[in-house]
Amino acid sequence: MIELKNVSMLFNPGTVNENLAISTINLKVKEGDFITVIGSNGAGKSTLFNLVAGTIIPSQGTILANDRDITREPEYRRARYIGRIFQNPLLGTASNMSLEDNMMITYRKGFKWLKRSLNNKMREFFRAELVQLEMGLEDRMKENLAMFSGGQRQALTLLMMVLSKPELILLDEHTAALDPKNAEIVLELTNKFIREYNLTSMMITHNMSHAIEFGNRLLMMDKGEIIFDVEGDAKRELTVEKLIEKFHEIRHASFGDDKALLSP
Ligand SMILES: Nc1ncnc2c1ncn2[C@@H]1O[C@H](COP(=O)(O)OP(=O)(O)OP(=O)(O)O)[C@@H](O)[C@H]1O
Repeated sequence: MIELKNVSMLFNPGTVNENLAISTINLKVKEGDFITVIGSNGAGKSTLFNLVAGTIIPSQGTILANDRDITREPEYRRARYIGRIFQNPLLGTASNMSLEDNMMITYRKGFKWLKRSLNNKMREFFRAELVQLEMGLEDRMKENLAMFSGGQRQALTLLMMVLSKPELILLDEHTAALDPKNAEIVLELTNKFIREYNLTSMMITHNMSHAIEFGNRLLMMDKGEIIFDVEGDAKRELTVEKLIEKFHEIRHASFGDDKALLSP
C-alpha cells in the first residue's frame, strides 16, 4: 500500500531553528493494517502523517502508493485516496450545510462515476448508514451541521470518510478534543468501521492502553525515528508496563518523562 523509503524531514535547514523531525524512516503499511502510533510530544507523529498525506514534501527519501512514486504528488490529489481526521471535530464537515447534503458530497467523492443527485433512494441509503452510529441522526438529516455536538460531528466525519472509500485513513488524535464518553463512542465506532470495511488505517494516540487495545500493529516513535514496530501475537501480548520497558531497553535510558508517553 503506502511505503516510505529512507524518508527524512529537516525543518528550517541551515538556520538556528534547524530541526530533524523525521530521521531516515522506512515503513511499509500493508493493506488491511490498523496501525496505532505512539510517542512523546515532538516525536514526529504528526509530521509523519503530514508526509504521508502530502501536506509537506520530505527533504529526503521516497514515498510510494501501490508502488507508484507519490513523493511530490500534492495533498489535494492524495486526498482522493487518503482520508484524514483531525482533533478538531469541526474540520471534517461543513457547518452551514445540511447533514444530507454533506453526505451526498462525500458519497460522490467515493463514486466518481455517480451522476445521481440527492433523491429519496439516496436519502434511504444515508438513513440506513446513519443508524449505525446509534445517535439518532437519521431523523435529523435536514438540519445544518452547526446544530450538532463535537462527538456527533466526529462520528459523522468518520462515517462519511468510510463512505468515500479511501485506501488509507489517517486518524490524528481524532478523539482527543472530545469528552471521555464521546471519545469512547467515537473510538468504538472507529474500530467497528475499520474492522467491518477492512480499512487500512493509522491512528495517533497519546493513550497507550488504546494503542495496545486497538489495531493489529503498533509503532513507537521517538526523536523522529520509529524505534519499535510490533504486530500480531507480539502486539497482543503487550501491556503498558512492557511498552515502557521496551522504550528503556531500546533507548538505553530512562524515558525522562514517562508521563508524556502515558498521558491520556
Ligand atoms: N512546520 C514545521 N516547521 C518547523 N518545525 C516543525 C514543523 N512541524 C513540526 N515541527 C517540529 O517537528 C518536531 C516533530 O513535531 P510533530 O508535531 O510531528 O510531533 P508529534 O509527535 O506529533 O507531537 P505531539 O504529540 O506534541 O503532537 C517538533 O520538534 C516540531 O516542533
